[in-house]
Amino acid sequence: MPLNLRLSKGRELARTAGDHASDMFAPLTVIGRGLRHHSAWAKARWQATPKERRGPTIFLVAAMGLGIYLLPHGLLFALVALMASAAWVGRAPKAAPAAPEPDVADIKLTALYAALTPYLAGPEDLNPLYRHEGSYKDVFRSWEFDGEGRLSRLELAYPAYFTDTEPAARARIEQVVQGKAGRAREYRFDWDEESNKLRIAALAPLPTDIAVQRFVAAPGEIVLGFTDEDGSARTIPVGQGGAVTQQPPVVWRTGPRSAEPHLLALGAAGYGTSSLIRSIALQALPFADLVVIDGAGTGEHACLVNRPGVHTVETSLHGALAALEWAAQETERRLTALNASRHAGIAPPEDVTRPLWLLLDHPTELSELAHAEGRPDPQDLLELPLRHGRAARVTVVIADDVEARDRITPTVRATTRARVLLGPTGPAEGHAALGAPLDIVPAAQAPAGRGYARIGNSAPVRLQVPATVDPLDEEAPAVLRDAVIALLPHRDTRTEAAAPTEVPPRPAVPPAVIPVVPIPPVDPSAEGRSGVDLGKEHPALRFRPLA
Ligand SMILES: Nc1ncnc2c1ncn2[C@@H]1O[C@H](COP(=O)(O)OP(=O)(O)OP(=O)(O)O)[C@@H](O)[C@H]1O
Repeated sequence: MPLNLRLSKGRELARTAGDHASDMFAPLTVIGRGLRHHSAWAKARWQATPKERRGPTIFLVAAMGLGIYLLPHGLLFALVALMASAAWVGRAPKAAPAAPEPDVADIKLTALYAALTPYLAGPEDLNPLYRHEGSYKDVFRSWEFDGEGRLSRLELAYPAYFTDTEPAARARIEQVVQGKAGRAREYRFDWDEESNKLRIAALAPLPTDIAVQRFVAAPGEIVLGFTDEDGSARTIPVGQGGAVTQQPPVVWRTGPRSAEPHLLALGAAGYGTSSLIRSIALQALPFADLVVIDGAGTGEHACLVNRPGVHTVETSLHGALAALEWAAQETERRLTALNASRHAGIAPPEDVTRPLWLLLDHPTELSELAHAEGRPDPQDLLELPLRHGRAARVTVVIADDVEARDRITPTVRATTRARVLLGPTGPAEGHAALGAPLDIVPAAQAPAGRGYARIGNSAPVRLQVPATVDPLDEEAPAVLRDAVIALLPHRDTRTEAAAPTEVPPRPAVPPAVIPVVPIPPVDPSAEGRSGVDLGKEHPALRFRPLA
C-alpha cells in the first residue's frame, strides 16, 4: 500500500476515534463543568460568610453530612443528586437572545413628532402637546404602515391655538409630513378644525394604462379621466391592459342644461394639456362639430385636419382670428334662430341645435402675438360664445400652461366653471387654477396626464387623463397611436354612420367664412376600408379673413 494512502487512512482512523472519544466523554465534560461551577459558588459563599458565622456553618454542614451518611443509601443518593445538579448547571449555555429589531414605526413616528414640534409647540403653553422631550404617543391617535414599512395613515391632534384656518400654516405642516413620510406619494390632508385633529392618508396611484377609447357615456358627457372610487358616483367598463375593468370616471356634462358649459385646463409644461384637448375632441366628434385653434403652432392637432365634423384646425393668428370671428357670428346666428323659433312656438332648426365645440390649445401665445401686432386678442372674440354658448349649444375648451394663467382674460376665467389642473403644483397655484383649495399634496413626480379636476362648485378630485397621444408622433408607442387612429372619423364613416338620427346635420358655414380648401368629395372606392387615413396630405381648412 502506498505511503500516502496509509497516512490518509491513519488520519481517518484518528479522526473517528477522536469523534467517538468526544461523544463518550461529553457527559463527563458537562459534569466537570458543573462541579467547577459548584465549587466556585461554594468558595464565593465561604468568602462572603462573616468569620463569626463560619464555625456554625461548618457545624451545620458536618451535621448534614452525618445525617446523609446515617441514612440508608444516603451517600449514594447525595452523590447522584450532586452529579445531576452538576450536569444541569454545566450544560451548554443558551445562546444570548438576539437584540430585538428596531421598530420602524417607532423610529419614523418619533422623527415625525420631532419635526412637527417646532411648528406646533407654543412657547407660552405651560402644558404643550408638542415638546422636545415628549413622546409621539401623546398626540398621534392612530397610524398604519403599509407592507413596505411606509406610513399610509395617521391621525394626530394639534393644539387649539394652531392657525389651522391659514393656508400657509397648513401648507407648512403638510410639507413636513410629506417630507418625513415620502415625497413619492400623494397625501390627502383632512383638517378637522372643530376637534383640532388632522387625518393624513397616502393615496394609491391612479392607473396610467388606460388609453382613449369609446367610453360608456351619454352624448354631451365627456370622460375627462379617471379618479378614486370616492371621487365619482359611478364606474364604467374600461379596456385596460387587455382586460375590461370597472373604473370611476370624472364626467363633465355639457349642453344647454349644464351649469358648467365651458372648461379651462391648465397644466405644467409637458403634463398633457394638448393630449386632454385631443381626448375631448375625439369624444365630442361623434355628436358635435369642432373648431380647433393650436396657439403653440406645434401641429399637435394635425390628425384632426380634414376630418368630418372638424371645421378647421388653425395654427396662425390670422386663421385663429377668422375662425373665432366666425364662431362669434355663428353663436349670434344660433341665438337669433333659437329666439325666433321660441317666439313662433316651433322646434328650432337642426342646424342651430347641433353642438359646436371651440377647442383652444395655448391661446395666450396668440394673445401675445396679437398684442405685438396691434390686432384683436383672440380671447376677446370668445366673449360671446362663452357668455351665450350654453343657450347656443357652443362649448369652449381652453388649455394652457399654468404659468400663463395671468394672461388668461377675466372673462375666460369667470365663465369656465369646469376646471382641470395637470402636473405637480404648489397649494397657491392649485387654489388659483381650480378656484378652491386642494386638500391633496401632489407627489414630487407625477406621470403625464395626472392632476385634479373640479366641476362647478364640487370638491376637487384626482384625475388621470387617458393616454391620447398624437398619432403623427412617431416616438409614441404604436398601440397608443392606434387607439387614437381607431377613434378618428374617416371621411366615409360619417356618411355611413349607423345611427345618424341623434346627430343633427352640420350647420352651413356662413358665406363670409367659406373654406378656401373645400372638404374633398367622398371617394366611393374607399367604402369599407378599415384603415384610417391620417389626412397628412390634405392641408388644414382655412377660413377667409372677414372683410
Ligand atoms: N395621459 C397621458 N398618458 C400618457 N402619456 C401622456 C398623457 N398625456 C400626455 N402624455 C405624453 O406626454 C407628452 C406631452 O404631452 P402633451 O404634448 O399633451 O403635453 P402638453 O402639456 O401639451 O405639453 P406642452 O405644454 O409642452 O405643449 C407626450 O409625449 C404625450 O404623449
